[in-house]
Amino acid sequence: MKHSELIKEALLAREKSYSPYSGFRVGAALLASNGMVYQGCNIENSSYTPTNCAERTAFFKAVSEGITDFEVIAIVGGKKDEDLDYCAPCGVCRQVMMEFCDPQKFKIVLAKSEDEYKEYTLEEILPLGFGPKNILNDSIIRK
Ligand SMILES: O=c1ccn([C@H]2C[C@H](O)[C@@H](CO)O2)c(=O)[nH]1
Ligand SMILES: [Zn+2]
Repeated sequence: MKHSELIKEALLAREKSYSPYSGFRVGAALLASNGMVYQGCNIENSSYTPTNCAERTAFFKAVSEGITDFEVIAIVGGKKDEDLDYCAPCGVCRQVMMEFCDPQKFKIVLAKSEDEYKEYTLEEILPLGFGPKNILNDSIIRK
């Protein structure tokens, strides 16, 4: 799948953003290894702390459907539809990515539009990351 197609899905996901408090609308589209795409938007809350980012919404939708192998996530965010800036995932979302993705292989695409984007590996945006490999023995099979 082309980055432009995944960005288009992230832009569609952004339209669902529930963000009455910040007005900062974020959309993500997560491509799984089986070809499925999981969209996510940020979901805010009047009590603020329960807020969920777009990236984690996409991951948790997929994992809750039994999907745990991923290739790339596209992210778009900003207050104004016509003037999006690059929106990098927060630390909590980077840590969730670390749980399921190979930091040297998984890609994060930050986009302003379908043809204006920057691409990183998870390792680039989360150096020295802590993950399952630090805890699980080889003998434990992660399901
Ligand atoms: O990468 C990001 C950064 C922020 N947000 C959300 C959280 C909150 O709803 C709003 C402002 O932080 O944007 C995301 O969903 N993803
Ligand atoms: Zn986040």
